[in-house]
Amino acid sequence: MKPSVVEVTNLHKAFGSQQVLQGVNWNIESGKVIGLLGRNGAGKSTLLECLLGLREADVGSSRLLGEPVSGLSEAARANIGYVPQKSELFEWLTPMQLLAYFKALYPRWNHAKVEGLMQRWGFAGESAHKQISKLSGGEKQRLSIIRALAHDPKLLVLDEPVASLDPVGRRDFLQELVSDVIERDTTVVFSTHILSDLERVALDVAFLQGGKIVLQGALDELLEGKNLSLEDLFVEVTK
Ligand SMILES: Nc1ncnc2c1ncn2[C@@H]1O[C@H](COP(=O)(O)OP(=O)(O)OP(=O)(O)O)[C@@H](O)[C@H]1O
Repeated sequence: MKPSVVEVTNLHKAFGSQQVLQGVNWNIESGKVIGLLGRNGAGKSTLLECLLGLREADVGSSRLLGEPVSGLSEAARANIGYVPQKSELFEWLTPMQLLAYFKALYPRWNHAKVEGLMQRWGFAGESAHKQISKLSGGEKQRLSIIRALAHDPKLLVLDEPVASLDPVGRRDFLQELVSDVIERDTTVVFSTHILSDLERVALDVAFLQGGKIVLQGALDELLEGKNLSLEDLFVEVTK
């Protein structure tokens, strides 16, 4: 069995009287690409934030790359990439300036990958030098993904990364993820509502429902012999 890159144990989180996470146990093995699914308000963002240590859980623990999230080493931090749902890019910079800024922060920076993605993902010309505040929602999202992939993280966590992307952008994104996983054994967790994308690539899925991960597995195995689509399964599991 491959080592766990994410190990979440008994995670609880409430906002006031609203119990959002109610004992999440979640192990993610190295090299997996997992789509995190759940209804609006199920707690996907909360779970991703808690497991990354960006939001304090009430109870429970999270380990990333074998280390407790409360005391991650610099080396482990440098191996994690995160794209939040609302990206907090430096809106006054241009994409080129933003990437130069982050390049200076990371010991490892894959210049060739960044160049290639900038060319292929619409930043070949003028838009690389436009103020980020003037980019479209999808362009900002693509830039956030490029930034998160640039330091070749071992663990990549993305909160609805494709929500603003057009179908071509979504396909490019998934292809990039899959090739990264195959080439470098990256582990990827991303929340999404776009089920058709998940059906196109052989991914794992995990369902968050009632504050817990209630079902997880390879999509083809979960659907095998059931004559169900992923949408049917989603409706069934999240009832
Ligand atoms: N800072 C906060 N204060 C109070 N309630 C919050 C806060 N953050 C989230 N919540 C509540 O927790 C619940 C889960 O929110 P969360 O954003 O994690 O859900 P989600 O599954 O990511 O939803 P969506 O699919 O709509 O993005 C929601 O009911 C939300 O209103």
